Amino acid sequence: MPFIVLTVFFSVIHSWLAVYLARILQKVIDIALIGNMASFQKMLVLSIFYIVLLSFISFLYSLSSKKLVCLVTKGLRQRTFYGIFQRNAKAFHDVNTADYLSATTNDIKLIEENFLNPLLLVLQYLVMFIMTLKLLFEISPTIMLCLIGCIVVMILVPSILGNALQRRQETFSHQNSSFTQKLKDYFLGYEVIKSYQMEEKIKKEFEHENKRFTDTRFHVEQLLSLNEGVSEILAFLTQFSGMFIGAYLIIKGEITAGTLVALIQLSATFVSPVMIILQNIPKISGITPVIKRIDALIEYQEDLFGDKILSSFEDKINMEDVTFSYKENQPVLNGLNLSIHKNKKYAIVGKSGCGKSTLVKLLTGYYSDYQGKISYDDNNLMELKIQELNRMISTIHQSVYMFDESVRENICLYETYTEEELADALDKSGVTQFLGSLTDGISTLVGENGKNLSGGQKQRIAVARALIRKKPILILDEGTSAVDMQNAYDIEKSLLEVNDLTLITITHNMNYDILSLYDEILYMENGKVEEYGQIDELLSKKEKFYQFYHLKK
Ligand SMILES: Nc1ncnc2c1ncn2[C@@H]1O[C@H](COP(=O)(O)OP(=O)(O)OP(=O)(O)O)[C@@H](O)[C@H]1O
Repeated sequence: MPFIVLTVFFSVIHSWLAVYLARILQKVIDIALIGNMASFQKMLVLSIFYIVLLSFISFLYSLSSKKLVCLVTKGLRQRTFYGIFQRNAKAFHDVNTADYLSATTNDIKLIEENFLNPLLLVLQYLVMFIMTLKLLFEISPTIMLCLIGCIVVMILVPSILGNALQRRQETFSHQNSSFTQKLKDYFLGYEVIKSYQMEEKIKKEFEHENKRFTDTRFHVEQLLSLNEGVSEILAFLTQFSGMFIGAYLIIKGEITAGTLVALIQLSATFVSPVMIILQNIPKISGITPVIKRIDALIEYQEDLFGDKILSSFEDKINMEDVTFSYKENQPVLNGLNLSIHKNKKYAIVGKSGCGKSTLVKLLTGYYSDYQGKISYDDNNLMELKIQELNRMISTIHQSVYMFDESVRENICLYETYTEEELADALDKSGVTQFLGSLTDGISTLVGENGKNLSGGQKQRIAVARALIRKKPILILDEGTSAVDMQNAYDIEKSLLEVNDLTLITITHNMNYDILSLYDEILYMENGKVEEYGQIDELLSKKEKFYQFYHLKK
């Protein structure tokens, strides 16, 4: 706020001083023509002081306006970033991450260049225009009316170009994010591109994308140049009209030479604002689609779930007759029932694609458009605040994201834990076993997305990350798939030994020794839990799980 006030204040003062320069010129010429040396010397001193003051105010205006733009873009970036993280998991994944990157970088740059800077210019020159009108009216109302007539023609140009420019800006913004999306794909797909010799194809595709990107940008620039060119010609014409009418009035003896010079100066401060305003208005109106995009990210409101806070987990999670489909009429879960009791350990098994991960996503509030009922201790999931529910649940996925930090930071995630808590998590997760092989032990930097670690090491760090938080529910979605059999057994065994932990493991690993440690195995098929119980019970039934188990073996 203080910078808005300062910028507006300096803008007004600067414009006022720039316009009143005409009065100084008028006086200097008139004094020179009269031949009064004393007044001339006084005017010289005054003029020098005036110019110094004008330059100083111009500097202050430039400084405060730049600071204002920096603050606004910083705030916008921050609010966009917060808005993105406000999204629930589904809403977040519905949008490509390249769009988020593009919004927080390219789009905000576009807003700076095509909205904030032009808006400040328009404000500054609008003040200049109003001051000039006032002064022109004082000096010669006739010339003022003539100049206003010329301006009406100038105003028609941007109004014709504005809509076309808006459409082209929108296309450019979309092209910008699709280009970023492609680049992201190329860099993330580096390994695949190299091992399948796709470089030539990718280069061609890149050339095509790069051309499309440059062409759409040029489309926008074309219209901006047309707008600038036409406004410039009209501006010269207007200035010349002012000068010739002034000269005509001198011949008729109606004004002095000083007044003519003042009029010439005023026609400049009359035309420049109109030109600047007209050149910038299409830019400002053209940026509307980009502002709307950013606005949609900032203003995201999650209203699908409720606000009720689940402060502890005491009894059980229930799923009653739950049906869910990604595509209409193709249910992935179909009338599913199950109960997860506090501190019990569950293994969810079933063929690939039978809906195990989907079930876990529903449990953690990823999707709200399911039928049936999911409840935590008799609280309907739809009434709960998902952000708070996630304080109760840790989920470890098959692919683990690692920040480019040390092993310790990747486990603690910038929170403080005691050395005992850390040691306990390291032991139970099996991280201790490989810490010695790392150059700096727990302080070793893991590299971008943990590139210095193996898949299994990353998974063990993820387990430590979850364990140290001591949340009452832990979901392991194939969270030990990248570690060898012995290590998977050790990790799962230590998790199974944690008494005050409800464990839900999705696994493809049909190891009898591990599976027999679970309280219940939930076998899924046809979008339902078809069989459940301890491994020996299920095997002795010799039904669906039995067949699945032996097929896997
Ligand atoms: N975001 C999605 N959009 C559309 N379909 C999806 C989506 N996620 C999963 N599916 C489909 O839903 C079905 C169940 O997927 P899910 O990931 O839950 O299976 P899963 O049992 O965990 O499989 P796997 O054992 O291979 O990990 C699959 O047919 C899958 O193609």
